[in-house]
Amino acid sequence: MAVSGFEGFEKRLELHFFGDDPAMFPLGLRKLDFESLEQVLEAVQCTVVSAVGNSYFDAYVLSESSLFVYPTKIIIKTCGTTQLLKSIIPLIHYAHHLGLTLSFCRYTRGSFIFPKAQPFPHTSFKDEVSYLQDTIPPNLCFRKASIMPSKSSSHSWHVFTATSHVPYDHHHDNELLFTMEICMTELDPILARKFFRRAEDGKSGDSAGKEMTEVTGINEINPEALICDFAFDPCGYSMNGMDGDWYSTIHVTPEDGFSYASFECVGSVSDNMGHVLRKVVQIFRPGTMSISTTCNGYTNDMWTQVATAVEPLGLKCRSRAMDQFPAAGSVVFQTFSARRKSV
Ligand SMILES: C[S@+](CC[C@H](N)C(=O)[O-])C[C@H]1O[C@@H](n2cnc3c(N)ncnc32)[C@H](O)[C@@H]1O
Repeated sequence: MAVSGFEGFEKRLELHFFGDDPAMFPLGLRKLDFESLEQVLEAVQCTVVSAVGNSYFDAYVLSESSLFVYPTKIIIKTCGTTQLLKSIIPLIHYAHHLGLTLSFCRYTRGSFIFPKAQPFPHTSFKDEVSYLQDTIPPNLCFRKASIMPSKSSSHSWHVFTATSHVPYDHHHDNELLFTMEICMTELDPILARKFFRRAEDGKSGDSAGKEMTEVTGINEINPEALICDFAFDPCGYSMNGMDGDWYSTIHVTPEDGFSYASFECVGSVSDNMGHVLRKVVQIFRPGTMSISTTCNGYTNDMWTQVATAVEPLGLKCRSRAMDQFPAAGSVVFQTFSARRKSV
């Protein structure tokens, strides 16, 4: 297995649970002790490097990306050659001991830069879906797997969802929320240099991370957010942001030849997502960018809002696709590349 660089593209898993009596479990999954979390992460093959919490959730920076733990929801995002799906069995097991049962599962990822370096079950989307089908309990019976295409075969969006409850029309929810997952490659090399540390800088990963957050303008994306950041040695950066019960997260692999950065956040459809998108583009100036928005309802102007924000910054929309997933809602997948490039 020849590995030529670090795989920045993350795998992302979101699991929701329910308890018979939610009032009895106000902390729910947040009561999981650190040893149990470490065992889950050992199965995935990554470790915790930093952690913060607020009254809504706990956010962990991992050696390979991030983990968010809410009372009845867990989100794990890991890159490199981690085996993310191996976390499902131990998580179901530990949640069961807290009186919680799995009710929803969503797995997403982009297209790996080094697919041949991935271990089972991440060897192909077919293998991942078979593993998910065999691993998640039968009560999650509404299932769907799909690869959302783009014009370029090297950029597609892989989605699997499974839910135990009958899908319903989310328009009845009070607020339309979206999750935005952005994957960027071919970062501007001058901007990417800001994610390298100086040799023997004498700083800790936390203090070097804080400096990168400020120097790059990442702290201006959401000035309200509490940021937990970490700089790897000699390069690489991860951060988690907390703003009430909304998270955001950024991970950067700045090495030339396989540079990659991701940005993910939750937001309300009624908020202006333009500021966030413009800041993200300005921080990384990517050659190619994919933006996937998952919304608990249908918003027909989602892709126009996204394109209107990023196109004036020199990116051109090359493709867009939309699909519906049980209980996850509608997913819009758009790809952009710098106007100077032809794709
Ligand atoms: C963990 S970070 C960010 C992860 C994120 N998914 C990404 O790749 O964009 C990955 C970057 O940190 C660097 N790095 C340095 N030490 C590392 C370590 N011990 N574990 C993981 N990555 C490390 C990698 O070379 C890479 O540039």
